[in-house]
Amino acid sequence: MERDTSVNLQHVAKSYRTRRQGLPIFEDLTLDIPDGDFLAVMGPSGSGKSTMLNLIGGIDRPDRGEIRVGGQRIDTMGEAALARWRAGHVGFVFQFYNLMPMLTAAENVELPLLLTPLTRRQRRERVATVLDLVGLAERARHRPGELSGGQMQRVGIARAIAADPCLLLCDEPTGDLDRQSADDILRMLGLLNAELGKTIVMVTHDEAAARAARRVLRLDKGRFVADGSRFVADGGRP
Ligand SMILES: Nc1ncnc2c1ncn2[C@@H]1O[C@H](COP(=O)(O)OP(=O)(O)OP(=O)(O)O)[C@@H](O)[C@H]1O
Repeated sequence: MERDTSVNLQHVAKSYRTRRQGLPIFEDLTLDIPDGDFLAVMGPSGSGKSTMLNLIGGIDRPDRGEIRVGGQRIDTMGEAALARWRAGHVGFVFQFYNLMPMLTAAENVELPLLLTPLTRRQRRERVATVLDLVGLAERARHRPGELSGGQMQRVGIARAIAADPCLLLCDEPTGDLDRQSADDILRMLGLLNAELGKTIVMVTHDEAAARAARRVLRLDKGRFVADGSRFVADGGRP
């Protein structure tokens, strides 16, 4: 798999159609995230943070503009190609974990691997490896209801990295956790970035979480406002 995971949004426009009218979220959003970055995106509720993650991850499509990951246009891919691309390139981590309650930790982690060509045996090996990586080897057979929030989020991270994606998109990954568990999760994301070279985009409301990132951008009303050490987004330049 190619390792260039730079993310590039060029003049992206996105609006949602409500019953009566369009709701514009972005009118002209441009953003460069270099390969290997750990970017935190902050901003008020409704400013478009999750929408931005969904666009980068190929869950949603822009109305206009171009989105490239690793130099590859994803906004023009067909549905099937996009689903294959997502399965191999992107891991998602959610605020409320999005684990299947009836499945064990190991089965939850195995789920995204069902979309890959790995054999059953390879899948099992991969699951054991990533559960070990997040320190949950002993909990492989536990269901989410038998785990703490921090442990559930570690399962969420194991699931996100199971297919060895180069890009991790995290939507408020510590939003449901106490400080100690949040710090554990942030340390883990930091290691995935520093040691395994994952490019990470993390949406957060938590200033402490944002400090774990290499840089911070703030979205407000669909535009980036200057912040952080390396300000490269020019979509909101005044
Ligand atoms: N599928 C959708 N259909 C219609 N409107 C939507 C849809 N998804 C999001 N929106 C609207 O788009 C705006 C931006 O939503 P988004 O979830 O991206 O914001 P956010 O910055 O992540 O907010 P929060 O911090 O509260 O999660 C909101 O006004 C939301 O109601």
